Amino acid sequence: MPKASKMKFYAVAVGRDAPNIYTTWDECSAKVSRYPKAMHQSFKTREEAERWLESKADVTALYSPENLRTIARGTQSSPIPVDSDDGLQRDARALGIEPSPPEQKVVLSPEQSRVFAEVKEGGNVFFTGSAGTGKSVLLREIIKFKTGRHSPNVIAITASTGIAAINIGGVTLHSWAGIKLGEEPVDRFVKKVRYQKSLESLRKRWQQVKALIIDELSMIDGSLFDYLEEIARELRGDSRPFGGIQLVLCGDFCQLPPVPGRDKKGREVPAKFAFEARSWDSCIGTPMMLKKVFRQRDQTFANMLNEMRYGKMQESTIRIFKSLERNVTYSDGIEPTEMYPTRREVANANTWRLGRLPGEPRIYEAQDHKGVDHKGEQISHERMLDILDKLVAPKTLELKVGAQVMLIKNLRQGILVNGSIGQVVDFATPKEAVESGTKIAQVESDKLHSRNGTSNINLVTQEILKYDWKWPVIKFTNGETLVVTPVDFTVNNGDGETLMARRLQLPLILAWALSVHKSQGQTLERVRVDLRRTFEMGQAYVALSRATNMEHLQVLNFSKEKVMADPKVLAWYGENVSTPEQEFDTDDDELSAFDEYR
Ligand SMILES: Nc1ncnc2c1ncn2[C@@H]1O[C@H](COP(=O)(O)OP(=O)(O)OP(=O)(O)O)[C@@H](O)[C@H]1O
Repeated sequence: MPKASKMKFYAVAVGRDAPNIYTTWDECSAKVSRYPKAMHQSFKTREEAERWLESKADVTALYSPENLRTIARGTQSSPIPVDSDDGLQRDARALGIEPSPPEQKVVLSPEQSRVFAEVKEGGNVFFTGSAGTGKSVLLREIIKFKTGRHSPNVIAITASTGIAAINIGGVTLHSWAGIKLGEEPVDRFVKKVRYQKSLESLRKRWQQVKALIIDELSMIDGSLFDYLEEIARELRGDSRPFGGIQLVLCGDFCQLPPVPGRDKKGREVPAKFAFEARSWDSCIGTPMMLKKVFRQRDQTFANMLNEMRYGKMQESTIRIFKSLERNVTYSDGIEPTEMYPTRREVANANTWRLGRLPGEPRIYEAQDHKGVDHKGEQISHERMLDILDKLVAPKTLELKVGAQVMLIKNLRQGILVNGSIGQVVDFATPKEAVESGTKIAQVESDKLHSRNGTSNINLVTQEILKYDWKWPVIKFTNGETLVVTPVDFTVNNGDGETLMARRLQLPLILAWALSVHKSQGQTLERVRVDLRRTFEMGQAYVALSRATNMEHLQVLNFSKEKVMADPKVLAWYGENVSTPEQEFDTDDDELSAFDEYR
């Protein structure tokens, strides 16, 4: 019998016969090995193990048939289980579900590889480039590399906004840094984190972190950058810039700017860009520029967008943009997505379009689950709703046959990605899908979210196959037709390890209209933009640069003034990076790397 002091308690939250506690690793391992998305942890005492299991109770119940049924409830009849496991496996094959379909491999271009090498060397890096130059693709590769080599708690994966953070499996910079609104003076914040027992994990986070990754840097305020830089030096007792943390920053200052602050009287305080921070020069050397545009293969269009980005448009460019006012029609009935500056306009436009379609809507109600906060305490219901409200996946999704939708997850099959547009053509049970030869959409595993490299796909699909619930059948613009079933969307705590909240919902949103904010980082095949609406600085560029080609882009009310870039940004790029002309100096190697990928 092992000595009490050495005894360990293995809690299994997700696994065979879970939840349960075991006292040997062999027993635990038998329950979790090869179990999809198994979740387990060892503890010194049984009490700790039990507490941990309690904290996980909500999130582990996520895949229960009851949850899936509630999502599908809408206007559906009660579920009818299919007969046997054999039938299940046969159906899975017919629906195109492979146990682990291959993930797409990315071949980095030479300039992306140069940035990657610099990060690998341990240097502080800010890489930038116009829309569609593969910044997000590169950042994902960097994250895979970093988290593969170091334990996740020493790599901070963050972004300026919730949506951007979720795209890279991270958290917002504010949340990671534990600074709430960031209004407390540095010395007071540092003192608190140093001496308050309840903030021990935050202190460790700051002290142990080796690399800080920030995506969509353009929306980070320069004062916030300085604030965090000082905190890092103080809390780590290291006088080097940012307390010696390796910085990996990414973004395009010509896209969305930081949100202006408010002073005590509620007056707007103009925001500073990150490059205007006092500490910027000491932290970041020469920015690394990605020049090869992947999103637009048509060089003329890529050049026009770049002129727009720099606010230096030739007459011929303006003429061509104005000529895009014409109507574009598509034979498959799927319309271009119209970009709006505000969420309210988007909601109005989508609701109006859905209302005009005949037939009863089917309602898919998300199943939300509370996780724990950074202290390990369960969060409140209100907090959960507040957090999940920032997700792209809606709480309630109303669909009808004919509704235009956008996929908001990448598919493992690699044929369709986050941003792919389609139309609801039917609602079908898995059985009906098998009979009609329609495959089920399999989303990419949430490796970035779960960090433990396991796949979450089988649990959901296995449950779904057992019951005759109806799910939407979507015909996408590339001609592919798939049944789309629920997947989970997770929000992690600042430590990047514990789950704060999670939502089970279909990876779809209505997509006749989309906000510029939500479209940031996305590639869209058919786009319509009416510039008469109030587009703030950077928004028009973000909106237009989502399009892959001019044939599928309609621009209404184009005028030079509407698309002007911020003069401070232009001056900074002029001094620090390169001229627009130099940006198109791509070499053949880069093109062949791209072709190889295709
Ligand atoms: N090395 C590569 N090979 C092939 N395609 C690539 C590569 N890098 C990026 N792409 C493709 O280019 C498109 C744009 O990439 P990505 O979204 O990463 O650009 P971005 O610079 O982050 O754009 P934005 O600033 O608009 O968010 C995507 O369709 C992506 O798959």
